[in-house]
Amino acid sequence: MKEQFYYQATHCLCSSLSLEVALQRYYEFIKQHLPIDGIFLNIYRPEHGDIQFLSHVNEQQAVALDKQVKISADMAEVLQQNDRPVIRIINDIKHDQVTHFVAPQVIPEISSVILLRMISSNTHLGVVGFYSKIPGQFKPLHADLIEPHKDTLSLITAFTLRGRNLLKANQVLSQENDNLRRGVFSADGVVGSEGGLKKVMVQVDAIAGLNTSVLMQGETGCGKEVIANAIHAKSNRAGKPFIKVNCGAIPETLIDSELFGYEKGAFTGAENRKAGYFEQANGGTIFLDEIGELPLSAQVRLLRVLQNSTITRVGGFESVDLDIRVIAATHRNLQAMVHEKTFREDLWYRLAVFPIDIPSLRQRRSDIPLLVQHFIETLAAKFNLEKLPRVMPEQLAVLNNYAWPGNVRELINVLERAIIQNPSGPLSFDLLTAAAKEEVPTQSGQTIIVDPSHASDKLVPLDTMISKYINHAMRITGGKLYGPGGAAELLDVNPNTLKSRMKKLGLC
Ligand SMILES: Nc1ncnc2c1ncn2[C@@H]1O[C@H](COP(=O)(O)OP(=O)(O)OP(=O)(O)O)[C@@H](O)[C@H]1O
Repeated sequence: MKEQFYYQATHCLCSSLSLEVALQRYYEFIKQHLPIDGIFLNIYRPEHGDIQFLSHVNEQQAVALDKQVKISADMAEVLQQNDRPVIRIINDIKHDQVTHFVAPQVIPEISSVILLRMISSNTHLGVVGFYSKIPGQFKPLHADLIEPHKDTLSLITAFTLRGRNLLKANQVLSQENDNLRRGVFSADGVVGSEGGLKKVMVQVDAIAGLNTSVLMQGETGCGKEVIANAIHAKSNRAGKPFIKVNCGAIPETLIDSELFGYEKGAFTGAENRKAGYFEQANGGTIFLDEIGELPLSAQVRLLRVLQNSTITRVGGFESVDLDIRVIAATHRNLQAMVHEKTFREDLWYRLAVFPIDIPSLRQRRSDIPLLVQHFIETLAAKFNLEKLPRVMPEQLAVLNNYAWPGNVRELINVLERAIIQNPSGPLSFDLLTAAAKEEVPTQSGQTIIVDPSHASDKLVPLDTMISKYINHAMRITGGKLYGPGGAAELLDVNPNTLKSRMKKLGLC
């Protein structure tokens, strides 16, 4: 188990030349095993008397930082002690002088952290922090799990630093790095670009070079973010920041400070100025995912920013000029929301300058074989399989006939489950057959599955049917219950009601 964990974590860390992308994949994996809200990485620079933060990833962002925090001589002395433990749990950062002073200047919400020291050529390079917003979150078993990653983390950090230093000195390398960064947001990663997404890709090519706002519409999991990445990769902003913001995941009270940043002293706890997502995206692209979830009050302020191309940080007076490309996405019918007056018409006009409709997977079934092949290869690498598991033609037909309400994301989940069940193959998807009986479109335009076969002559108990249906929703959403695209939303019930119903039915 530990070996498998180590392998998968290393695989994530080595999956990209970009430290941020690698760390983000690492975070996505690690958070399934550790109660963390984010990871940061910093280096100690004795020659400057500071600690430089290089990266920060959390649920909303994966950003390269260039933030220096000056430290006192006392603190420097602590850092220079080479006999300090390689890994430390700090369950209340107030108890650690250096961490308490340094970390909140960059990550104000940090409360507890596991610090993993990176050592290169026998010198203290810096630390990777696995943090939580809640105090007292970490146990020794968490530290045991991540301790073995120190060498890989040290190595990729050392390479990143070497890369950054060389870049400063060499224009040619700078160009090369830009190209590598472009590769991270590669348009080549769009499976189906010559098939069911051809029309979409023609639109992407037409719009990429312009600064026009783009509105992507399509069902949950159909690839809106993948297409946003492709637009960024093909634009002249490639190599500049691409900041993804999940508008539905930000609590209403934090929207302004998260989007527009804040000044020191703007509110209790604002000990330092913080750049919001818009400022972080300056020069590049901001991807406003789930834009339909933005409350009306925030829509007004967003409109103002888009019209003026400036932001004012919370608690500030000075306006900051921005040069940003906006890509918004939604699985909702925004036009219908405009009619219902839950989405501002003026904002809709501002965003929908160039709408792109991403077809659902069932509207481009011809892409299924290619997608299956692509994800089997990815998953085989993830699970370290020597041979790719096969899919027999009749099982491919099962995939072709299924309705895919959760689109490509659901296809990935189905393939992953089949591979876990039988890693050597051939893969079976028979469980989908029962569900693929009838498709019923809902008001939101999504499709749900109803299997009426149980209602023929012998009825099943209602609770059994409800359990089956909830399980189906959880499968579609990859286990996500809360928030946009979660099971509660698909079933149109309050998430807490659904959770307690699941408990009652023994589903969780
Ligand atoms: N054409 C594609 N080629 C390769 N991978 C894809 C493609 N479309 C979707 N995926 C993969 O499917 C998953 C879901 O895609 P993505 O996050 O882009 O969907 P989305 O429409 O933005 O979802 P949501 O509405 O939930 O935000 C991702 O893992 C993505 O990499």
